[in-house]
Amino acid sequence: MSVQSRAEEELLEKFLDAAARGHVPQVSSLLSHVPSLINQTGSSGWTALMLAARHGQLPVVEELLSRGCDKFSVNSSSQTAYDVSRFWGHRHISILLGGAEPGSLRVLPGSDLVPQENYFSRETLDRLSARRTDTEWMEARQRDEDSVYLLFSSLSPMVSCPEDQGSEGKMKLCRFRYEAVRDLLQEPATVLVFLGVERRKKPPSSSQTQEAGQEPPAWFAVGSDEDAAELLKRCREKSCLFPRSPNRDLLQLSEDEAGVVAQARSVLAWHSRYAFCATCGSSTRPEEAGHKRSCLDSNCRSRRGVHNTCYPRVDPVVIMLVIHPDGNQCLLGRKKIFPAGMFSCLAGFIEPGETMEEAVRRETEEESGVKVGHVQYVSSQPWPMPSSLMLGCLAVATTTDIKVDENEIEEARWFPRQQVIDSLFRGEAPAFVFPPRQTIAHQLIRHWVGINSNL
Ligand SMILES: NC(=O)c1ccc[n+]([C@@H]2O[C@H](COP(=O)([O-])OP(=O)(O)OC[C@H]3O[C@@H](n4cnc5c(N)ncnc54)[C@H](O)[C@@H]3O)[C@@H](O)[C@H]2O)c1
Ligand SMILES: [Mg+2]
Ligand SMILES: [Mg+2]
Ligand SMILES: [Mg+2]
Ligand SMILES: [Zn+2]
Repeated sequence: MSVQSRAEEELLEKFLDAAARGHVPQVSSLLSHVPSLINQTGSSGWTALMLAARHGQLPVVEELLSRGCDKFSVNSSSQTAYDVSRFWGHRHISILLGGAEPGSLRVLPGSDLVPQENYFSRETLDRLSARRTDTEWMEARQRDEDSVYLLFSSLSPMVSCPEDQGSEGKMKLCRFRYEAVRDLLQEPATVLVFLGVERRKKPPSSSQTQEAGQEPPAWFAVGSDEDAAELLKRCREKSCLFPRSPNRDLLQLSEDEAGVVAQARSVLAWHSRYAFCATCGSSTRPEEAGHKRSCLDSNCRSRRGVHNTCYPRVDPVVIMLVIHPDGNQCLLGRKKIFPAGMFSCLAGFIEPGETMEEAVRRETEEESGVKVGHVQYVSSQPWPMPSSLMLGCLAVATTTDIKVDENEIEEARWFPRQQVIDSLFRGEAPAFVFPPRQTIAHQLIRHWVGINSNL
Protein backbone atom coordinates (compact mmCIF):
# COMPACT_ATOMS: atom_id res chain seq x y z
CA MET A 1 0.00 0.00 0.00
CA SER A 2 1.43 3.41 -0.94
CA VAL A 3 2.13 6.00 1.73
CA GLN A 4 -0.49 8.30 0.24
CA SER A 5 -3.33 5.77 0.21
CA ARG A 6 -2.53 4.69 3.76
CA ALA A 7 -2.77 8.33 4.83
CA GLU A 8 -6.11 8.65 3.04
CA GLU A 9 -7.38 5.53 4.72
CA GLU A 10 -6.34 6.78 8.13
CA LEU A 11 -8.06 10.09 7.49
CA LEU A 12 -11.26 8.28 6.52
CA GLU A 13 -11.21 6.09 9.63
CA LYS A 14 -10.60 9.19 11.77
CA PHE A 15 -13.60 10.86 10.14
CA LEU A 16 -15.86 7.83 10.61
CA ASP A 17 -14.73 7.48 14.21
CA ALA A 18 -15.56 11.14 14.89
CA ALA A 19 -19.04 10.60 13.41
CA ALA A 20 -19.65 7.52 15.55
CA ARG A 21 -18.46 9.35 18.71
CA GLY A 22 -20.62 12.38 17.94
CA HIS A 23 -17.74 14.85 17.63
CA VAL A 24 -19.31 17.55 15.42
CA PRO A 25 -16.33 20.00 15.32
CA GLN A 26 -13.98 17.25 14.12
CA VAL A 27 -16.51 16.00 11.54
CA SER A 28 -16.96 19.55 10.19
CA SER A 29 -13.27 20.36 10.09
CA LEU A 30 -12.36 17.12 8.28
CA LEU A 31 -15.14 17.72 5.76
CA SER A 32 -13.98 21.28 5.15
CA HIS A 33 -10.55 19.96 4.25
CA VAL A 34 -11.65 16.84 2.35
CA PRO A 35 -15.32 17.19 1.23
CA SER A 36 -15.23 13.84 -0.59
CA LEU A 37 -15.17 11.99 2.76
CA ILE A 38 -18.86 12.65 3.20
CA ASN A 39 -20.22 9.56 1.42
CA GLN A 40 -17.23 7.26 1.71
CA THR A 41 -17.50 3.88 3.37
CA GLY A 42 -14.82 2.50 5.67
CA SER A 43 -13.62 -1.05 6.19
CA SER A 44 -17.02 -1.96 7.71
CA GLY A 45 -18.85 -0.81 4.58
CA TRP A 46 -20.65 1.90 6.57
CA THR A 47 -20.76 5.64 5.85
CA ALA A 48 -20.41 8.36 8.51
CA LEU A 49 -24.20 8.86 8.38
CA MET A 50 -24.85 5.18 9.11
CA LEU A 51 -22.40 5.21 12.03
CA ALA A 52 -23.92 8.39 13.46
CA ALA A 53 -27.38 6.82 13.04
CA ARG A 54 -26.18 3.60 14.73
CA HIS A 55 -24.89 5.46 17.79
CA GLY A 56 -27.70 7.99 18.07
CA GLN A 57 -25.52 11.01 17.27
CA LEU A 58 -28.25 13.43 16.20
CA PRO A 59 -26.05 16.58 15.85
CA VAL A 60 -23.68 14.69 13.53
CA VAL A 61 -26.61 13.45 11.45
CA GLU A 62 -27.85 17.06 11.17
CA GLU A 63 -24.39 18.28 10.20
CA LEU A 64 -23.98 15.59 7.51
CA LEU A 65 -27.45 16.26 6.08
CA SER A 66 -26.81 20.01 5.97
CA ARG A 67 -23.71 19.27 3.91
CA GLY A 68 -25.77 17.26 1.44
CA CYS A 69 -24.73 13.70 2.24
CA ASP A 70 -26.43 10.80 0.43
CA LYS A 71 -29.03 9.41 2.84
CA PHE A 72 -29.92 6.51 0.58
CA SER A 73 -26.62 4.66 0.31
CA VAL A 74 -26.82 1.15 1.72
CA ASN A 75 -24.43 -1.07 3.65
CA SER A 76 -23.61 -4.67 2.77
CA SER A 77 -26.89 -5.77 4.42
CA SER A 78 -28.83 -3.37 2.17
CA GLN A 79 -29.76 -1.04 5.00
CA THR A 80 -29.87 2.73 4.77
CA ALA A 81 -28.96 4.99 7.70
CA TYR A 82 -32.71 5.34 8.31
CA ASP A 83 -33.06 1.56 8.72
CA VAL A 84 -30.11 1.51 11.10
CA SER A 85 -31.51 4.30 13.30
CA ARG A 86 -34.89 2.62 13.41
CA PHE A 87 -33.43 -0.74 14.34
CA TRP A 88 -31.46 0.76 17.23
CA GLY A 89 -34.42 2.81 18.42
CA HIS A 90 -32.98 6.30 17.79
CA ARG A 91 -36.36 7.82 17.06
CA HIS A 92 -35.27 11.42 16.56
CA ILE A 93 -32.84 10.33 13.91
CA SER A 94 -35.30 8.04 12.13
CA ILE A 95 -37.86 10.85 12.15
CA LEU A 96 -35.27 13.18 10.63
CA LEU A 97 -34.17 10.65 8.02
CA GLY A 98 -37.61 9.19 7.35
CA GLY A 99 -39.45 12.53 7.32
CA ALA A 100 -42.26 11.26 9.56
CA GLU A 101 -43.83 13.09 12.46
CA PRO A 102 -43.10 12.24 16.09
CA GLY A 103 -45.79 11.30 18.53
CA SER A 104 -46.32 7.55 18.51
CA LEU A 105 -46.21 6.13 21.97
CA ARG A 106 -44.86 2.75 22.93
CA VAL A 107 -48.26 1.48 23.96
CA LEU A 108 -48.68 -1.61 21.84
CA PRO A 109 -45.96 -4.12 21.04
CA GLY A 110 -44.31 -3.09 17.80
CA SER A 111 -45.69 0.45 17.93
CA ASP A 112 -42.19 1.86 18.18
CA LEU A 113 -42.17 1.87 14.37
CA VAL A 114 -42.79 5.32 12.92
CA PRO A 115 -46.44 5.17 11.77
CA GLN A 116 -46.92 5.35 8.04
CA GLU A 117 -48.96 8.28 6.75
CA ASN A 118 -50.15 7.56 3.25
CA TYR A 119 -51.19 10.12 0.63
CA PHE A 120 -54.97 10.87 0.73
CA SER A 121 -54.91 9.99 4.45
CA ARG A 122 -54.31 13.32 6.15
CA GLU A 123 -57.25 14.62 8.20
CA THR A 124 -56.93 18.40 8.32
CA LEU A 125 -60.62 18.85 9.08
CA ASP A 126 -62.62 17.77 12.08
CA ARG A 127 -65.63 16.05 10.51
CA LEU A 128 -68.00 16.95 13.38
CA SER A 129 -70.38 14.18 12.32
CA ALA A 130 -72.74 14.95 15.22
CA ARG A 131 -73.45 18.36 13.65
CA ARG A 132 -74.69 16.95 10.35
CA THR A 133 -78.28 16.76 11.62
CA ASP A 134 -78.19 20.22 13.24
CA THR A 135 -79.77 22.16 10.37
CA GLU A 136 -79.71 25.51 12.13
CA TRP A 137 -75.98 25.26 12.85
CA MET A 138 -75.31 23.97 9.34
CA GLU A 139 -77.18 26.82 7.66
CA ALA A 140 -75.29 29.38 9.74
CA ARG A 141 -71.99 27.73 8.73
CA GLN A 142 -73.01 27.77 5.07
CA ARG A 143 -73.59 31.51 5.14
CA ASP A 144 -70.51 32.26 7.24
CA GLU A 145 -68.10 34.49 5.34
CA ASP A 146 -65.12 32.41 6.50
CA SER A 147 -66.53 29.13 5.17
CA VAL A 148 -64.64 27.51 2.31
CA TYR A 149 -66.33 25.97 -0.74
CA LEU A 150 -64.66 23.59 -3.19
CA LEU A 151 -66.23 23.18 -6.63
CA PHE A 152 -66.41 19.81 -8.35
CA SER A 153 -67.38 19.03 -11.92
CA SER A 154 -67.67 15.36 -12.96
CA LEU A 155 -65.97 14.46 -9.65
CA SER A 156 -62.92 16.61 -10.39
CA PRO A 157 -62.11 19.52 -8.07
CA MET A 158 -61.40 22.96 -9.55
CA VAL A 159 -57.68 23.58 -9.10
CA SER A 160 -55.23 26.29 -9.98
CA CYS A 161 -52.14 25.15 -11.73
CA PRO A 162 -49.44 27.82 -12.16
CA GLU A 163 -47.11 27.93 -15.17
CA ASP A 164 -44.30 26.00 -13.51
CA GLN A 165 -46.59 23.01 -13.06
CA GLY A 166 -45.28 19.49 -12.92
CA SER A 167 -43.63 19.74 -9.53
CA GLU A 168 -45.60 18.09 -6.75
CA GLY A 169 -47.74 20.21 -4.47
CA LYS A 170 -48.02 22.96 -7.09
CA MET A 171 -51.60 22.14 -7.92
CA LYS A 172 -53.91 23.91 -5.46
CA LEU A 173 -57.63 23.68 -4.77
CA CYS A 174 -59.60 26.79 -5.73
CA ARG A 175 -61.39 28.02 -2.62
CA PHE A 176 -64.63 29.98 -2.87
CA ARG A 177 -66.67 32.01 -0.40
CA TYR A 178 -70.41 31.68 0.11
CA GLU A 179 -71.24 34.73 -2.03
CA ALA A 180 -69.46 33.22 -5.04
CA VAL A 181 -71.45 29.97 -4.98
CA ARG A 182 -74.73 31.17 -3.48
CA ASP A 183 -76.66 30.95 -6.79
CA LEU A 184 -75.18 27.53 -7.55
CA LEU A 185 -76.45 26.17 -4.23
CA GLN A 186 -80.03 26.98 -5.33
CA GLU A 187 -79.75 24.71 -8.41
CA PRO A 188 -81.73 21.47 -7.89
CA ALA A 189 -78.93 19.29 -9.31
CA THR A 190 -76.26 20.75 -7.02
CA VAL A 191 -75.08 18.50 -4.18
CA LEU A 192 -73.60 20.06 -1.07
CA VAL A 193 -71.41 18.05 1.31
CA PHE A 194 -70.21 19.36 4.66
CA LEU A 195 -66.61 18.19 5.03
CA GLY A 196 -65.82 19.49 8.52
CA VAL A 197 -64.24 22.44 10.26
CA GLU A 198 -60.56 23.36 10.31
CA ARG A 199 -58.75 21.81 13.22
CA ARG A 200 -57.45 24.37 15.66
CA LYS A 201 -53.67 24.22 15.90
CA LYS A 202 -53.98 24.62 19.68
CA PRO A 203 -56.99 25.15 21.94
CA PRO A 204 -57.80 28.87 22.41
CA SER A 205 -56.44 30.09 25.73
CA SER A 206 -58.70 32.04 28.08
CA SER A 207 -56.46 35.10 27.69
CA GLN A 208 -57.19 35.22 23.96
CA THR A 209 -59.93 37.54 22.81
CA GLN A 210 -61.62 34.65 21.02
CA GLU A 211 -65.34 35.27 21.07
CA ALA A 212 -67.18 32.61 22.97
CA GLY A 213 -68.61 30.08 20.55
CA GLN A 214 -66.67 31.34 17.54
CA GLU A 215 -66.22 28.45 15.19
CA PRO A 216 -63.21 27.64 13.03
CA PRO A 217 -63.93 27.88 9.26
CA ALA A 218 -66.19 25.16 7.85
CA TRP A 219 -65.44 23.45 4.53
CA PHE A 220 -67.99 22.29 1.96
CA ALA A 221 -67.77 20.41 -1.33
CA VAL A 222 -70.16 21.44 -4.10
CA GLY A 223 -70.93 18.95 -6.86
CA SER A 224 -72.44 20.75 -9.83
CA ASP A 225 -73.72 19.57 -13.19
CA GLU A 226 -73.31 23.07 -14.68
CA ASP A 227 -71.06 23.17 -17.72
CA ALA A 228 -67.38 23.05 -16.63
CA ALA A 229 -66.52 26.10 -18.78
CA GLU A 230 -69.27 28.10 -17.04
CA LEU A 231 -68.01 27.05 -13.62
CA LEU A 232 -64.49 28.13 -14.52
CA LYS A 233 -65.75 31.64 -15.26
CA ARG A 234 -66.32 32.04 -11.51
CA CYS A 235 -62.59 32.09 -11.04
CA ARG A 236 -60.53 35.21 -11.69
CA GLU A 237 -57.31 33.25 -12.19
CA LYS A 238 -56.69 32.03 -15.74
CA SER A 239 -54.78 28.96 -14.68
CA CYS A 240 -57.81 27.22 -13.16
CA LEU A 241 -59.03 23.92 -14.52
CA PHE A 242 -60.76 20.64 -13.70
CA PRO A 243 -58.18 17.84 -14.03
CA ARG A 244 -59.18 15.28 -16.64
CA SER A 245 -57.37 12.26 -15.26
CA PRO A 246 -57.94 12.00 -11.49
CA ASN A 247 -55.84 8.83 -11.08
CA ARG A 248 -52.80 10.81 -12.15
CA ASP A 249 -53.61 14.48 -11.64
CA LEU A 250 -54.93 14.39 -8.08
CA LEU A 251 -51.51 13.12 -6.98
CA GLN A 252 -50.17 16.66 -7.59
CA LEU A 253 -52.00 18.12 -4.59
CA SER A 254 -50.34 18.81 -1.25
CA GLU A 255 -50.83 16.14 1.44
CA ASP A 256 -53.27 18.44 3.28
CA GLU A 257 -55.48 19.06 0.26
CA ALA A 258 -55.30 15.45 -0.93
CA GLY A 259 -56.87 14.34 2.36
CA VAL A 260 -59.79 16.74 1.88
CA VAL A 261 -60.29 15.66 -1.74
CA ALA A 262 -60.30 11.98 -0.74
CA GLN A 263 -63.36 12.57 1.42
CA ALA A 264 -65.13 14.98 -0.94
CA ARG A 265 -64.63 12.97 -4.13
CA SER A 266 -65.79 9.66 -2.65
CA VAL A 267 -68.94 11.16 -1.15
CA LEU A 268 -69.80 13.07 -4.34
CA ALA A 269 -69.20 9.91 -6.42
CA TRP A 270 -71.67 8.11 -4.20
CA HIS A 271 -74.29 10.85 -4.68
CA SER A 272 -73.85 10.70 -8.45
CA ARG A 273 -74.47 6.93 -8.45
CA TYR A 274 -77.30 6.68 -5.94
CA ALA A 275 -79.88 9.07 -7.36
CA PHE A 276 -82.36 6.19 -7.11
CA CYS A 277 -83.20 3.97 -4.16
CA ALA A 278 -81.43 0.60 -4.24
CA THR A 279 -84.44 -0.99 -2.48
CA CYS A 280 -87.46 0.27 -4.49
CA GLY A 281 -86.10 2.34 -7.39
CA SER A 282 -87.76 5.64 -6.36
CA SER A 283 -85.81 8.88 -6.39
CA THR A 284 -83.66 9.71 -3.37
CA ARG A 285 -82.59 13.04 -1.90
CA PRO A 286 -79.56 14.14 0.11
CA GLU A 287 -79.88 14.66 3.87
CA GLU A 288 -77.61 15.15 6.86
CA ALA A 289 -75.40 17.73 5.17
CA GLY A 290 -74.72 15.39 2.26
CA HIS A 291 -73.88 12.27 4.30
CA LYS A 292 -77.11 10.38 3.74
CA ARG A 293 -79.65 9.82 0.95
CA SER A 294 -83.23 8.95 1.76
CA CYS A 295 -85.87 7.39 -0.45
CA LEU A 296 -88.71 9.75 -1.40
CA ASP A 297 -91.30 6.97 -1.13
CA SER A 298 -92.48 7.08 2.47
CA ASN A 299 -93.59 3.42 2.27
CA CYS A 300 -90.14 2.17 1.25
CA ARG A 301 -88.50 -0.47 3.47
CA SER A 302 -85.32 1.62 3.50
CA ARG A 303 -87.20 4.27 5.50
CA ARG A 304 -87.77 1.85 8.40
CA GLY A 305 -84.72 1.18 10.54
CA VAL A 306 -81.12 1.79 9.54
CA HIS A 307 -80.00 0.63 6.09
CA ASN A 308 -76.51 0.90 4.70
CA THR A 309 -77.94 1.67 1.25
CA CYS A 310 -78.63 5.17 2.59
CA TYR A 311 -75.02 5.98 3.49
CA PRO A 312 -71.85 6.55 1.45
CA ARG A 313 -70.15 3.28 0.52
CA VAL A 314 -66.51 2.31 0.98
CA ASP A 315 -65.02 -0.68 -0.87
CA PRO A 316 -62.25 -2.46 1.05
CA VAL A 317 -59.35 -3.61 -1.13
CA VAL A 318 -56.39 -5.69 0.02
CA ILE A 319 -53.01 -4.73 -1.39
CA MET A 320 -50.08 -6.94 -0.53
CA LEU A 321 -46.38 -7.23 -0.91
CA VAL A 322 -45.80 -10.98 -1.06
CA ILE A 323 -42.39 -12.04 0.27
CA HIS A 324 -40.55 -15.11 -1.03
CA PRO A 325 -39.99 -17.85 1.59
CA ASP A 326 -36.25 -17.01 1.44
CA GLY A 327 -37.07 -13.51 2.76
CA ASN A 328 -35.00 -11.77 0.09
CA GLN A 329 -37.36 -11.44 -2.87
CA CYS A 330 -40.76 -9.90 -3.34
CA LEU A 331 -43.53 -10.59 -5.82
CA LEU A 332 -44.60 -7.73 -8.09
CA GLY A 333 -46.91 -7.76 -11.07
CA ARG A 334 -47.91 -5.50 -13.90
CA LYS A 335 -51.26 -4.84 -15.53
CA LYS A 336 -51.41 -4.12 -19.24
CA ILE A 337 -52.50 -0.56 -18.56
CA PHE A 338 -49.39 0.25 -16.48
CA PRO A 339 -46.76 2.57 -17.98
CA ALA A 340 -43.84 0.69 -19.58
CA GLY A 341 -41.56 -1.03 -17.07
CA MET A 342 -43.80 -0.43 -14.05
CA PHE A 343 -44.39 -3.24 -11.57
CA SER A 344 -46.52 -2.96 -8.44
CA CYS A 345 -48.05 -4.91 -5.56
CA LEU A 346 -50.93 -7.26 -6.25
CA ALA A 347 -54.33 -6.03 -5.07
CA GLY A 348 -57.98 -7.00 -5.09
CA PHE A 349 -61.41 -6.24 -3.67
CA ILE A 350 -62.42 -8.03 -0.49
CA GLU A 351 -65.49 -10.14 -1.09
CA PRO A 352 -68.51 -10.42 1.24
CA GLY A 353 -67.94 -12.78 4.15
CA GLU A 354 -64.17 -12.74 3.72
CA THR A 355 -61.47 -11.68 6.15
CA MET A 356 -58.69 -9.36 5.06
CA GLU A 357 -56.18 -12.22 5.46
CA GLU A 358 -58.24 -14.60 3.32
CA ALA A 359 -58.67 -11.95 0.62
CA VAL A 360 -54.88 -11.54 0.51
CA ARG A 361 -54.46 -15.30 0.06
CA ARG A 362 -57.23 -15.63 -2.54
CA GLU A 363 -56.27 -12.62 -4.67
CA THR A 364 -52.57 -13.55 -4.64
CA GLU A 365 -53.30 -17.09 -5.73
CA GLU A 366 -55.85 -15.97 -8.37
CA GLU A 367 -53.52 -13.40 -9.90
CA SER A 368 -50.13 -15.13 -9.60
CA GLY A 369 -50.66 -18.78 -8.66
CA VAL A 370 -48.53 -18.24 -5.54
CA LYS A 371 -49.88 -19.55 -2.23
CA VAL A 372 -49.60 -17.37 0.87
CA GLY A 373 -49.41 -18.25 4.58
CA HIS A 374 -48.84 -15.56 7.19
CA VAL A 375 -50.36 -12.11 6.54
CA GLN A 376 -49.45 -8.96 8.46
CA TYR A 377 -51.35 -5.65 8.25
CA VAL A 378 -49.12 -2.58 7.74
CA SER A 379 -51.20 0.54 6.98
CA SER A 380 -54.22 1.74 5.02
CA GLN A 381 -55.00 4.38 2.40
CA PRO A 382 -58.26 5.90 1.23
CA TRP A 383 -58.14 5.72 -2.58
CA PRO A 384 -60.90 7.97 -3.95
CA MET A 385 -61.14 6.29 -7.37
CA PRO A 386 -63.97 6.41 -6.46
CA SER A 387 -64.13 5.02 -2.92
CA SER A 388 -61.69 2.21 -2.19
CA LEU A 389 -59.98 1.73 1.14
CA MET A 390 -56.63 0.08 0.48
CA LEU A 391 -55.55 -2.25 3.29
CA GLY A 392 -51.80 -2.67 2.94
CA CYS A 393 -50.29 -6.00 4.05
CA LEU A 394 -47.09 -7.97 3.97
CA ALA A 395 -47.64 -11.64 3.21
CA VAL A 396 -45.28 -14.62 3.25
CA ALA A 397 -45.43 -17.01 0.30
CA THR A 398 -45.43 -20.75 0.89
CA THR A 399 -44.96 -21.62 -2.81
CA THR A 400 -42.88 -19.87 -5.48
CA ASP A 401 -44.08 -21.01 -8.94
CA ILE A 402 -45.79 -18.20 -10.83
CA LYS A 403 -48.78 -18.65 -13.11
CA VAL A 404 -50.48 -15.36 -13.87
CA ASP A 405 -54.16 -14.73 -14.46
CA GLU A 406 -53.80 -13.26 -17.91
CA ASN A 407 -57.14 -11.46 -17.71
CA GLU A 408 -55.80 -9.19 -15.04
CA ILE A 409 -52.01 -9.42 -14.95
CA GLU A 410 -49.60 -9.26 -17.86
CA GLU A 411 -46.55 -10.43 -15.95
CA ALA A 412 -45.52 -11.21 -12.36
CA ARG A 413 -41.98 -11.79 -11.14
CA TRP A 414 -39.88 -12.27 -8.03
CA PHE A 415 -37.58 -9.27 -7.57
CA PRO A 416 -34.44 -9.61 -5.41
CA ARG A 417 -34.25 -7.16 -2.53
CA GLN A 418 -31.05 -5.60 -3.90
CA GLN A 419 -32.70 -4.94 -7.26
CA VAL A 420 -35.62 -3.29 -5.48
CA ILE A 421 -33.26 -1.09 -3.47
CA ASP A 422 -31.29 -0.13 -6.57
CA SER A 423 -34.47 0.76 -8.48
CA LEU A 424 -35.83 2.72 -5.53
CA PHE A 425 -32.77 4.70 -4.50
CA ARG A 426 -30.36 4.77 -7.42
CA GLY A 427 -32.69 5.51 -10.28
CA GLU A 428 -30.12 5.00 -13.06
CA ALA A 429 -31.34 2.40 -15.56
CA PRO A 430 -33.53 0.72 -12.90
CA ALA A 431 -34.61 -2.90 -13.33
CA PHE A 432 -38.19 -1.71 -13.08
CA VAL A 433 -40.20 1.44 -12.43
CA PHE A 434 -41.98 1.94 -9.12
CA PRO A 435 -45.54 3.18 -8.77
CA PRO A 436 -45.45 6.84 -7.60
CA ARG A 437 -44.65 7.59 -3.96
CA GLN A 438 -48.27 8.68 -3.34
CA THR A 439 -49.47 5.08 -3.73
CA ILE A 440 -49.59 2.66 -0.82
CA ALA A 441 -47.98 0.10 -3.15
CA HIS A 442 -44.83 2.23 -3.23
CA GLN A 443 -44.92 2.68 0.55
CA LEU A 444 -45.35 -1.05 1.20
CA ILE A 445 -42.29 -1.83 -0.91
CA ARG A 446 -40.28 0.81 0.98
CA HIS A 447 -41.53 -0.61 4.25
CA TRP A 448 -40.28 -4.07 3.35
CA VAL A 449 -36.90 -2.75 2.26
CA GLY A 450 -36.58 -1.05 5.66
CA ILE A 451 -37.22 -4.17 7.71
CA ASN A 452 -34.02 -5.53 9.21
CA SER A 453 -33.35 -9.16 9.80
CA ASN A 454 -29.58 -9.09 9.92
CA LEU A 455 -28.22 -5.93 11.45
N1 LIG B 1 -53.17 2.97 -4.18
C1 LIG B 1 -52.55 1.93 -4.70
O1 LIG B 1 -51.36 1.73 -4.48
C2 LIG B 1 -53.34 0.93 -5.53
C3 LIG B 1 -52.66 -0.15 -6.12
C4 LIG B 1 -53.38 -1.12 -6.80
C5 LIG B 1 -54.76 -1.01 -6.91
N2 LIG B 1 -55.40 0.08 -6.37
C6 LIG B 1 -56.88 0.18 -6.46
O2 LIG B 1 -57.45 -1.03 -5.98
C7 LIG B 1 -58.57 -1.38 -6.76
C8 LIG B 1 -58.76 -2.90 -6.79
O3 LIG B 1 -57.66 -3.56 -7.36
P1 LIG B 1 -57.88 -4.60 -8.57
O4 LIG B 1 -58.45 -3.88 -9.73
O5 LIG B 1 -56.61 -5.31 -8.74
O6 LIG B 1 -59.02 -5.55 -7.95
P2 LIG B 1 -59.36 -7.09 -8.33
O7 LIG B 1 -58.11 -7.88 -8.43
O8 LIG B 1 -60.39 -7.57 -7.36
O9 LIG B 1 -59.94 -7.05 -9.80
C9 LIG B 1 -60.84 -6.05 -10.22
C10 LIG B 1 -62.13 -6.70 -10.68
O10 LIG B 1 -62.84 -7.12 -9.54
C11 LIG B 1 -64.24 -7.00 -9.76
N3 LIG B 1 -64.79 -6.30 -8.58
C12 LIG B 1 -65.12 -6.90 -7.41
N4 LIG B 1 -65.61 -6.02 -6.52
C13 LIG B 1 -65.56 -4.81 -7.08
C14 LIG B 1 -65.91 -3.48 -6.64
N5 LIG B 1 -66.40 -3.24 -5.42
N6 LIG B 1 -65.71 -2.45 -7.51
C15 LIG B 1 -65.19 -2.67 -8.73
N7 LIG B 1 -64.84 -3.90 -9.20
C16 LIG B 1 -65.03 -4.97 -8.40
C17 LIG B 1 -64.40 -6.31 -11.11
O11 LIG B 1 -64.69 -7.31 -12.06
C18 LIG B 1 -63.03 -5.75 -11.40
O12 LIG B 1 -62.72 -5.73 -12.78
C19 LIG B 1 -58.31 -0.79 -8.14
O13 LIG B 1 -59.52 -0.33 -8.64
C20 LIG B 1 -57.33 0.35 -7.88
O14 LIG B 1 -57.99 1.60 -8.00
C21 LIG B 1 -54.72 1.04 -5.69
MG1 LIG C 1 -56.11 -7.27 -8.70
MG1 LIG D 1 -61.06 -9.61 -7.21
MG1 LIG E 1 -57.90 -9.97 -8.76
ZN1 LIG F 1 -86.95 3.20 -1.73
